[in-house]
This record gives sequence, structure tokens and C-alpha cells, in this order.
Amino acid sequence: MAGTGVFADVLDGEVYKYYADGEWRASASGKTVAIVNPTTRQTQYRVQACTQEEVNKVMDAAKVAQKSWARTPLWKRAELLHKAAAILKEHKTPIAECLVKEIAKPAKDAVSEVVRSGDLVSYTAEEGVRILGEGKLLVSDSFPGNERNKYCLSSKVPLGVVLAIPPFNYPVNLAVSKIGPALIAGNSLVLKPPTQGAVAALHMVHCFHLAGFPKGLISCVTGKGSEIGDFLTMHPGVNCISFTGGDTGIAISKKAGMVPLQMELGGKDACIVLEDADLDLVAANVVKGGFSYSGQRCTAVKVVLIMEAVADTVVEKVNAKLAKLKVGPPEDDCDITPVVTESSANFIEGLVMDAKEKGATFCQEYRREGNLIWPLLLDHVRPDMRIAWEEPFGPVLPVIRINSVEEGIHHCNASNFGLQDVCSQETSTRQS
Ligand SMILES: NC(=O)C1=CN([C@@H]2O[C@H](COP(=O)(O)OP(=O)(O)OC[C@H]3O[C@@H](n4cnc5c(N)ncnc54)[C@H](OP(=O)(O)O)[C@@H]3O)[C@@H](O)[C@H]2O)C=CC1
Ligand SMILES: O=C(O)[C@H](O)COP(=O)(O)O
Repeated sequence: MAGTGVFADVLDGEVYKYYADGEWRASASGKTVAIVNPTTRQTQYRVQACTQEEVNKVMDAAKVAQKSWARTPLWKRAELLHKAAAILKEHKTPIAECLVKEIAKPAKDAVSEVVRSGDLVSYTAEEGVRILGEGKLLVSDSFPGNERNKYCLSSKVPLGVVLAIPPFNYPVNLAVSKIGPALIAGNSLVLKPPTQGAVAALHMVHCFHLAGFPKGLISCVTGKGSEIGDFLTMHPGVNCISFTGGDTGIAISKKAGMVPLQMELGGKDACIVLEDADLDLVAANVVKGGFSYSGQRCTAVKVVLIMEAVADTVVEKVNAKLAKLKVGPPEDDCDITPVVTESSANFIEGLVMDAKEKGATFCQEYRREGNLIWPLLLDHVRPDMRIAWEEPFGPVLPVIRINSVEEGIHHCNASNFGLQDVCSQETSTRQS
């Protein structure tokens, strides 16, 4: 169970602690942030609202720890990462429980996220040893006027302190996908987890603590992004920011200053369906791509562009599959579970109502209870509707009927987003 057994140190009464200098601590702020369970809409957990002073101390400790970590042999860094990966997988059940309660991830997917995170940490360690073990020899006679009398050896060096900010939808997996690469490359890391998902992230960080990483090398500060985010991203102690999330990333890029930024932002991933596609395969992939984890994946299919000649058939096949999806609580491993917050549900509803006013065809009745939104396919969506362009991040999928492949490609290219598109004529995919 969360906060018990090996995880008991993480909990202080009813509030989860933050992690600094190798210890679990309560914030001097005396303030906490509530994490509301998307299903019950009641407070499920509480985390510390860290102060600026606490952030300063974490940054100082991260700077000190990084210096000796950078000198730690590569094989030893990899060894510790493998150890953390094994501990993470061993404790998949309590961590998955947090994902169910905090972000309403279906029970089986929650376990898969933790296991996959462990695998990713190990993979990073393996690849890191290979990639970081390589260097380059450069010679000097590539430029007129120079002889080959000088040699230069280059190898990769760490950046320093990496600030990692992942989103709510994969709070463990998208955190370790930053932690693993940063640590194997000799950096230290400060994690600011998403509020929804923070407790799962704290449990994950404890697995790194149990693996025995040097104190200060990894820290985890909690608090609302809107309150503590700017202080973190503009902190002079940060040497690199790795961010995954929505438009927040654009704001961060404007404030961060001269540090390397790694940004993975929102998407409007399109699926273009041509006449010669296998329409059963299309329907299966549209439902899986568009509706798994209730559409809350950056890689989710978020608009389907179908050639008019096959549109009725595809829509009918998709509708038949949607009728079979189980809608309900994540504990029952339902296919469609409540979306992460009430404000997300309101945003999704806003897109649906806009489409309704502008004449989209509702293939199902729009139904919502609390944060739970039943799966909905909207047909005959036109470019003047917001849902043609915006990312609902929910179980609502627009269909735009097209008359040529060029029309479909034009729609994709006119989007502000670039992430992942699929053309289901063959199995070709286009990543942008
Ligand atoms: N391209 C990719 O690989 C992926 C992209 N995404 C995208 O993420 C979005 C959904 O995730 P969501 O969590 O809602 O995204 P947000 O952009 O709302 O939040 C992402 C993170 O930023 C934090 N944050 C909020 N305000 C600030 C601030 N001012 N400064 C610094 N950090 C801040 C949040 O903390 P808090 O929770 O406390 O507000 C959270 O940890 C979708 O758009 C999705 O497409 C998701 C997965 C992968
Ligand atoms: O954040 C996301 O949406 C994930 O990185 C996507 O992973 P998935 O496509 O395997 O769900």
C-alpha cells in the first residue's frame, strides 16, 4: 500500500514529504497541496508546498553532488541505475495504486507504466554506457592554411543540474525518461512532479533513494506549478530544463534564459484514412489510438481525416467498437475512466459544445458525470470548429471527411502542433 512498508519514510502523518539532500523532509511552509482523486473528486493525498528557500537549498546540494558524480565511473553509474530499475519494478503495486488514485489510470495500465519505467531506466543505463563511452578524434587539416599537426579529442561532458518537469499523464514514466539519461550522463537532477501524479513520483524517487544514489544527486520538490514553477525554471542554479507538457512549455522557453531546453509539448496527432486501407484494422487502431487512457496521451489519435468514399463504413465500425468500451472507475480497469481534473472535463465539454453549435454530427449522445466523459465520436467536423485544431486530451474524437490525400496532409500541416501522424493507407508513419 502507498506510504507504508518500505515507503513509510515518505509519509509524515497525512502529508507526503519532499526529497532533499538524501532525506525525506516536511516543508517549513506548513502549507500543503491537495491531490484530488479524479473519480471520487475528494482529496486523496496531500504533498508539501515547498518554499523558495527549500528550492535554493536543493539547487545548492544538486550542484555539489554533481561534481563528484561526474567523476564516478560510467559503469558504476549504470550499476546504480540498474539497481533502481529493479527496485522500481519490485514495488510496482503500491506505485500503480497511486496512479489509479491520482490520475485515474486503469489498474492494468498503471502497473504497465511502472514496469515500463523500470525497463526504460535499465535501457538508458545500457545505451548510456555505449554512447557516452565514445569520443571523436578530429584532425586539423580540413581548413585551408592548416596542416595535420594538431589533434583534438572530444567527448561528451555533463551539463550540471537538470530540472525535470513531467506532465500528469505519465508521472512515473515521463519522469524516469528524464532522470535516467540525466544521471547516466553525469548530471544531477531536480524533479518537480505534476501535482496530479506527485505521490506516484515520490514513491518512484524513493526507489532511487533505496538504490543508494549519493545524497543531493536526485531531489524532488513538490508544489503547484503555477506557484513554484517560475522560481524553478528561472533559478540560476539550473543548467538544463527537460519539460514535457502542454503550452506551459512555451511560457517556460520565454523565461528560462540561456540554458538548454528539451521540450516535448502537445499534439494534434492525425490519422489519415484512404480508400484502400484495411477498414477493420483502421477502426481497431482509431479506437485504441484515440481512446486508450481516455485520450490522455500525447501520442493519441486526435483527429481522423477520412476519404469520403469510406467514411460511412469507418464511422460505423468505430461506433460499433466504442459501444463495447467499458466506462467507469480505474479500479475496475475500465477502458474509459474519469479525466484528470474537473477543469479538464470542462475544457473538453467546451470543445464538444462548440462543435455542436457549429453543426457536427454526434455519433453518440454526449454524456458526462463529474469527470467521467463517455466516449464520443464527432462526425462531419469542419475547420471552423475548435475541435478540428485543439487538443481535447479526453475521450472525444473528431472526424473530418476529405476528398483527397492532399487535403488531409494540408490539414495536418496547417496545425500549430507537430508530434505524430499516421497514414493508414499502408503502415507508413510520419513523425514531425
Ligand atoms: N510531447 C510529448 O512527449 C508529451 C506531451 N504531453 C502533453 O502534456 C499535456 C498534458 O499534460 P499536463 O500535465 O496537463 O501539462 P501542463 O503543461 O499543464 O503541466 C506540465 C507540468 O508543468 C508544470 N507546470 C505548470 N505550470 C508551470 C510553470 N509556470 N512553470 C513550470 N512548470 C509548470 C505542471 O505542474 P502542476 O501539475 O503542479 O501544475 C506539470 O508538472 C498535453 O498537452 C500533452 O499533449 C504529454 C505527454 C507526452
Ligand atoms: O506521454 C505520452 O503520451 C506517452 O509518452 C505516450 O506513450 P504511449 O504512446 O506508449 O502511450
